[in-house]
Amino acid sequence: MGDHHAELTGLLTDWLPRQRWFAGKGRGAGRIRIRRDTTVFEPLRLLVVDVDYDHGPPDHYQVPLVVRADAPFGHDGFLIGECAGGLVYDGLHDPDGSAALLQFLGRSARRDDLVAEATRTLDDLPAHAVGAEQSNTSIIYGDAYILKVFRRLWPGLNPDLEVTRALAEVGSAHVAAPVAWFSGEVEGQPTTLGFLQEYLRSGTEGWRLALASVRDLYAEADLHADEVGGDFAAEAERLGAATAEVHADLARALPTRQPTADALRALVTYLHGRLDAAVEAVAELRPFEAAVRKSYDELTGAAPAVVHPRPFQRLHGDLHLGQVLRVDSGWVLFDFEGEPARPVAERVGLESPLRDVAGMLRSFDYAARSMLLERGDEPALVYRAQEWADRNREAFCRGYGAAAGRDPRDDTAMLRAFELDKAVYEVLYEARHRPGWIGIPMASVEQLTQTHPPAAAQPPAATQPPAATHPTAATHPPAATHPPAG
Ligand SMILES: Nc1ncnc2c1ncn2[C@@H]1O[C@H](COP(=O)(O)OP(=O)(O)O)[C@@H](O)[C@H]1O
Ligand SMILES: O=P(O)(O)O[C@H]1O[C@H](CO)[C@@H](O[C@H]2O[C@H](CO)[C@@H](O)[C@H](O)[C@H]2O)[C@H](O)[C@H]1O
Repeated sequence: MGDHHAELTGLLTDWLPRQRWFAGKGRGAGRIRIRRDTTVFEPLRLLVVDVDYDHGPPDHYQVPLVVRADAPFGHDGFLIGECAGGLVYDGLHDPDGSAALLQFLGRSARRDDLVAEATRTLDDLPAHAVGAEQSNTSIIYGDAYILKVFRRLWPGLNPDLEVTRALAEVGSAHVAAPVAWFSGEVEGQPTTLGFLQEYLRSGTEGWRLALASVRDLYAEADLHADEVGGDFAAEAERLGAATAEVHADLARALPTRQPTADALRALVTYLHGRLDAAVEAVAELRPFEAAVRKSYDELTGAAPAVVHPRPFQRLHGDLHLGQVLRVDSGWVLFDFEGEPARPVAERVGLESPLRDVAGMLRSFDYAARSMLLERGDEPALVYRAQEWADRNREAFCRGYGAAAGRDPRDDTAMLRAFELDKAVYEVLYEARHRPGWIGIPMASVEQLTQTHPPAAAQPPAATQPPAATHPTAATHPPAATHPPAG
C-alpha cells in the first residue's frame, strides 16, 4: 500500500480542498494523511483522511472511493485522478460504489470495526446524487431512500442521527423515518459515517417555496405582501408551529435544564468568543462590534427566569429554509447536525430553543434579500424585500407562539442576541464560501444594531399580547408608515 497511498495522498491534496464540504478554508495549507483504507464491499473502499495544520487539531474526512482499470462513459465529473492502480473515482458518485454501500447497509454487515444497522430489508435500487454538494454528500436510491454520507467526521454519535432517531421514537410527524446507518472507529470512538432515511419524494424545500413567493411579490409592483397570490405567511405560520412541536418533542425525548445565572454568563462569554473569531477574520464587522457586544451583555442584567423563561434543551442547531421540506401533510425538518463548523461537543449541548427561532427568522431575511442580489437594490424593491421578510417573520413567531404557549417575540433581548450571533456566523460563512452574498448578513448586523438599541429584558408574559405589540420579529416599522416608492 505504501507507494499506492503516497500517490493517493498526492491526488487528494489537490482534490480535497476543492470540495464544497471541505471545512479547512481559512486554516492555511493542510497536510493530508490517510488514516484508514478499508474495502467495505467490493469495489468500494472507505478512506478516512486526516488533514494536519500548523495550528490546532487535525480534521478528519471520509472519502469513499472506487479505483477502476478503465473509464466508464460519462464518468469524468467524479474523477479524483489517476494512479498506478487505475482511475480513482469518488465512490459515492460511482454507480458500483453507491450500490455496494446500499448492500452493506441492507445486510447490516460488518467489516472490521465498520458496522451497518438497518431497521428493515432494503431494496436494491439505482442511485443518483442530490443536485448540489453541501456540507456532506447525499445520494438518493430510487425514490425510496436518501443516504447522507458525513464528510467531515467528529468522533462519536452524529447529532443528526441521534436527534432524528429520538424524534421518530416519540412519533414526531416532522421528521423523515430513519432507515439505516453505519459507523466506524475514529480516534478510538465508534463514529457515525452515514445515515439512510426515507426519501420524501413529494417534498419541496422551504427555500424554493419562499423564493417563489418573493418573486411573485417583486413581479406585482402595485401589491403588498398580503395581496399577492404567492403569499407565504400561512406557510410561515405553520412552519413556526412545526418548529415548536419539534422542540416540545425534543424536550420530551432528551434532557432539558433550567438555565441558571452561571449558564447565562457562560452563554454570553461564548457569544463574545464567536464574535472575536468573526471580527478577526472579517474586518467589515469591526464598526458594529461594540453594539453587538452591548446586546450580548444585556443578557446577564436580569434573573434567568426573566431573561430566558424557557428550559435549555437539544435543538436543530442550524435551522433555515433550506432545512425544511413541505410535504402533503405539513412541514418536515431535516439535517439536525447543527452548524457544520462548530465542534460537535458544543452542538450536542443543551441550548435555548430561541437559537433555532432566530435561525429561521434570519432565513426569511435571506430569502428576501437574495432576490435583491439578482434584481438590484432600487429603493422600491428594498422596501418590498423588507415587507416580505417582516410579514413572514411575524407569521413564523405567531405560529411558534401559539404552539409553544409563549411567543418568541416576548423574549426580546435573547432573540436579538441569537439573531445577531447567527448573522455574525453567516458573515463568516459567506466570507469563506459565497463572498458575493456577504452583504445579506452584513445588512442585518447593521440593522439589528441600529434599529433596536438594547432594551431591558421583559418579564415572562402570562398571556400573549396582540401581535402588533411584539417588538422584535419585524426588522422595520410597519408597512403603513412606509408606502413603497413607485
Ligand atoms: N428525507 C428527505 N427526503 C427528500 N429530500 C431530502 C430528505 N432529506 C434531505 N433532503 C434533501 O437533500 C439535501 C441535502 O440534505 P442535507 O441534510 O441538508 O445535507 P447537508 O448536510 O449536506 O447540508 C437537502 O437540500 C434536501 O433538499
Ligand atoms: O445547509 P448547511 O447545513 O450546509 O448550512 C450552511 O450552509 C447554508 C447555505 O447553504 C447556510 O445558510 C445561509 O444561507 C441560506 C440560503 O442559502 C439561508 O436560508 C440561511 O438562513 C443562511 O444562514 C448556513 O448558515 C450554513 O450553516
